[in-house]
Amino acid sequence: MSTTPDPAAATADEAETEADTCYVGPIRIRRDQQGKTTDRRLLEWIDPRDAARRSDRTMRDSWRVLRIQSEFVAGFDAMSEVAEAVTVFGSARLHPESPEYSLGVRVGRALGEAGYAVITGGGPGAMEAANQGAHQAGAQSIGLNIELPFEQGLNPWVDLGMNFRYFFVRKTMFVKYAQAFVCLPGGMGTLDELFEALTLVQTKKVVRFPIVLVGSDFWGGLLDWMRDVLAARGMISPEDLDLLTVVDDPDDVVAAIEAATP
Ligand SMILES: C/C(=C\CNc1ncnc2c1ncn2[C@@H]1O[C@H](COP(=O)(O)O)[C@@H](O)[C@H]1O)CO
Repeated sequence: MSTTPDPAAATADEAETEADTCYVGPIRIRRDQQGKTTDRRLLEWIDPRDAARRSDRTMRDSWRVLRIQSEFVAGFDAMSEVAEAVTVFGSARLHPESPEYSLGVRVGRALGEAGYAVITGGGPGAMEAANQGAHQAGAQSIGLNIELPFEQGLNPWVDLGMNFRYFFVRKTMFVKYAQAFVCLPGGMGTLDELFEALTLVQTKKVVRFPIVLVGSDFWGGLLDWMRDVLAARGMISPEDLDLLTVVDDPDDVVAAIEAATP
């Protein structure tokens, strides 16, 4: 049996590889990677029994560190001039006609009028609402967007915006440049952001950091569960509940933040 490579077969292989490949600028992307976000490629499970893919992953991840580093640098640069600021989280799915959306606009406006820049995830729904309020108040309206599997621009009320590829880099910016978090009603993303903030405060990674939940009808059930289940079963301390302030009025959002400001 001949061991000489068959040139025709090699050409066919190359053709197949090229067909499976596209280029974005200088970056070559296999077709099966297209539509995958950077975060997804970072977190993707590789079968540890596949030695070739494991070694490929090692090489890619080493270079990835430089991209992560550059995203931190770009974020720090973009945010370096931000003065007093509050990060507002909330549902990406709020309809502009909904009462929660108009509450979000009023919260953004109240924060802006009180002199705070407003930082959001830069997307639609509650983020857009808070950015709108801040912009209309003449305050700095900041949107820190995230690369998603579908195309999404920054909402039109963002004055200073940035698109992040890595969730954890973006999350660092939300905390680092804000002195408080405000949560409007929201789903998984909002709950993730809320509980990350709570964990940072509980473990004293950040101090004097008020977390304000807007909408007692929306958040009341969660607080009841935290008290009746988490605290009652010793999973959190009863004092941990004091880390959260629930309000309904946008002016009370500002008051809660100011009460915690030294
Ligand atoms: C699902 C839709 C849009 C998604 N676009 C987002 N853009 C920016 N930031 C987002 C987006 N989705 C979630 N986030 C972050 O999580 C929070 C909202 O998540 P929830 O699950 O909707 O509560 C928000 O604070 C963002 O930081 C619809 O078009």
